Amino acid sequence: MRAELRVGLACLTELRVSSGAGSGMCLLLGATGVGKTLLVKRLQTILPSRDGKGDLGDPPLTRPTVGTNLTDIVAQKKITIRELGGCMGPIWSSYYGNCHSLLFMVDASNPTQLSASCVQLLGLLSAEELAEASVLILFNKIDLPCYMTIEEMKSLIRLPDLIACAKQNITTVEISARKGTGLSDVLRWLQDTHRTNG
Ligand SMILES: Nc1nc2c(ncn2[C@@H]2O[C@H](COP(=O)(O)OP(=O)(O)OP(=O)(O)O)[C@@H](O)[C@H]2O)c(=O)[nH]1
Ligand SMILES: [Mg+2]
Repeated sequence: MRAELRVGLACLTELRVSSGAGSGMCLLLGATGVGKTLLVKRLQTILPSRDGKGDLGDPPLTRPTVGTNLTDIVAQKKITIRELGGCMGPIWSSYYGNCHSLLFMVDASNPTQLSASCVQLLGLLSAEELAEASVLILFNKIDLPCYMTIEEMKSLIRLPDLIACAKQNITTVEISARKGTGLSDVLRWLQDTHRTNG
């Protein structure tokens, strides 16, 4: 076996072993570049009371997440957010266990990615291990212009039907991790969900 392949497999094994890290676990998933890392960085810095209205300043630089990022958010209680890079899609399912909530992010400025995101979402909603998880679908990058409205995108992927049929409790929110819009709603959802759940 080639050395690089051995190292790669060792990393995957280690990631799988560390995947069941206690209660209060929230999984953050979505395609590459939708804005997951920036969201986590922003959540760490905003105060719940700011209501997303203050100037958050220039967004910090992010790099594609190759692997997983664990971040603790202390909002009344500790919630651990595990972001998995979009490029980790083939092994996302290794992390479904022990997850109390799921943040699924969609790039609202990029309708061409929508069908791929919809397929990912359907896979998540049908996973047995995620049947009990509360789900928040985040339409991110609403600060950018787009030829399609979010209502049109929801309708295109038949989101109302998905929500009606899914086992999970599903909520949606429109945000801009860049500008800070809607981030207080995300924090509030995390607090409410993990108050009863984790
Ligand atoms: N305009 C705008 N840009 C954003 C927003 N959120 C994230 N970005 C930018 O989108 C790019 C990708 O963001 P990341 O947070 O690295 O994306 P990611 O989902 O973590 O990507 P992977 O780790 O590769 O899966 C960065 O340049 C961000 O600054 C947003 O709300 N508005
Ligand atoms: Mg990332």
